[in-house]
Amino acid sequence: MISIHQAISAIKTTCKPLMKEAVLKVEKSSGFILSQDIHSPINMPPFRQSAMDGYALNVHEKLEYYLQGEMKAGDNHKLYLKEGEAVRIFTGAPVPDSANAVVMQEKVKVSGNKIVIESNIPSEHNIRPLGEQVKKGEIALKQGTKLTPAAIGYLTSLGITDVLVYKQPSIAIVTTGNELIKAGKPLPFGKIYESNSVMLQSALGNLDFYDVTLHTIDDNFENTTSKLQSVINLNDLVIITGGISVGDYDFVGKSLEELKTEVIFYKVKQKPGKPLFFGKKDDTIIFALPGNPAATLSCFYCYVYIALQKMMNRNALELPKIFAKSQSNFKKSGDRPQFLKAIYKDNEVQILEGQNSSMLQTFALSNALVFLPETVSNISVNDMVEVILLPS
Ligand SMILES: Nc1nc2c(c(=O)[nH]1)N[C@H]1C(S)=C(S)[C@@H](COP(=O)(O)OP(=O)(O)OC[C@H]3O[C@@H](n4cnc5c(N)ncnc54)[C@H](O)[C@@H]3O)O[C@H]1N2
Ligand code: MOO
Repeated sequence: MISIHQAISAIKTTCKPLMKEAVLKVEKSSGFILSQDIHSPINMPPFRQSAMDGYALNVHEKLEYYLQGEMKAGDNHKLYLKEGEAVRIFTGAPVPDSANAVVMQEKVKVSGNKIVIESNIPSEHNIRPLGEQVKKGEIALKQGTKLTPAAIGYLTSLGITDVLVYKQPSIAIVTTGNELIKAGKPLPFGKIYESNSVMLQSALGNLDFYDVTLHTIDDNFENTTSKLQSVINLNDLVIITGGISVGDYDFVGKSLEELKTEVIFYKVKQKPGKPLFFGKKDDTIIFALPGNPAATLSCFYCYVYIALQKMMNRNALELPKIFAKSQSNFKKSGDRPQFLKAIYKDNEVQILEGQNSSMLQTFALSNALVFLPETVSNISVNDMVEVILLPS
C-alpha cells in the first residue's frame, strides 16, 4: 500500500500530454485548447466603421456642414465628401475615406440639408479604425488558448469556420457488478441502481471532456477480460468502477493481470478509496476506482483529475487547495488519511455527517473535501484544515 503523495507522483510521471490534434468546427469547439496559433484572414473591422448613429464629416473649421446622402450598415457604395460636407451615417456602416470624424446625432442640429454641430470634434472621433482589433495576417489567438464562448464568437467574426485543437482523450467508463440495474426500471430485491457511470460522465462533462463511452460488465472473468481488452484497445483512458477489491467476484484485478497490464500501483493508504488501482497498457491509462460511489467520486477528483489535466498538457494538475477554519468537530477512526465531504463558504468549512464511502447523499451537498492527514486524528471547531475545492 502506497501513500497518497506517492500515488499522485506516480500519476504525474506516468501520464503524458496526448498532443494529438483534431480539426473541429468552431461551433463544436467549446472548451478545447488551440493546438496552433490562428492568424486572422481579414482585418477586423474590415473597413473604417462608424461607432455611432450620426453624421460623418469631412472636418473644417466651421460648425456648419452640408449633407450629401446616407450610409447605413451593409451599404457599400462610395461617397466623396469635400471639406465642410457630411453624410448621414449609422452604427456599423463604412465611413467614406474622405470623412475623418463621426459626430453622434444627439450633438447635431439639423435643418433641411444643413447640420450644425455643437463644437469641433477631434480627427477620427467615433471611427473604428480598419484592423483595430486584429490586422490581416496577425495572430488572432495563440496556441494554448481555451476556446470560450467569447473566443468562439471572435473567431467566427473573423470568418473562421474550422480550428485545430488538441484532441481530448477518448474515455471509456466501465461499471461492473451483477447487482446493477439501470435507473428507470423496477428495482428487484438485491439489486441497486447503477449510478457511478452517469456520475463520472457528468463530472467529466463538467471539466469539458465529452469523448466518453459507457460500458457495463457482469461479474464474470471472461466477460470482464474481453470487455476490458476492447476498451483498452480503443481508448486513451479507461475508468473502471467496482470489482477491484478482494472478493471472489471481484474480477477486474485478475482480468487486468490476464491482459498483462502494467500495474503502477494498487491500494493507497487513504479513506475512502483504499483499493484504488492505477496502471497502463501500451498508451492507455487505466484507473480502477473502488465501487462505493463516494469512493469512486473522491478518487476521480483526487487522482483521475490529475491524469486528465496532464493528458491535456495543462499547468495546474491538481484541484485548488486552501486552508479554512473548521466549523465542525471530527474524530478519525484508524490511521488512514481521510478525504471528508464538506461545505466550504467564506473561509470556513463544515464537515458533514455521513462520511461512509457508500453515501452520495452528503457528497451531493458538498462543494469541497477536507483533507485529514495521517498524523491528525481529531479536528476541533476553529482548527485550520486543508480544503480541496471541487469544481462547481
Ligand atoms: N475483505 C475486504 N473487503 C473489502 C475491502 C478490503 O480491504 N477487504 N475494502 C473495502 C473497500 S474500502 C471498498 S471501497 C470496497 C471496494 O470494492 P470494489 O471496488 O470491489 O467494489 P464493489 O465490491 O464492486 O462495490 C462496492 C459497493 O459499491 C456498489 N457499486 C459498485 N458499482 C456501482 C455502481 N456503478 N453504481 C452504484 N453503486 C455501485 C456496490 O454495489 C457495492 O455496494 O471493497 C470493500 N471490501
Ligand atoms: O475505500 Mo472504501 O472506499 O473506504 O469504502
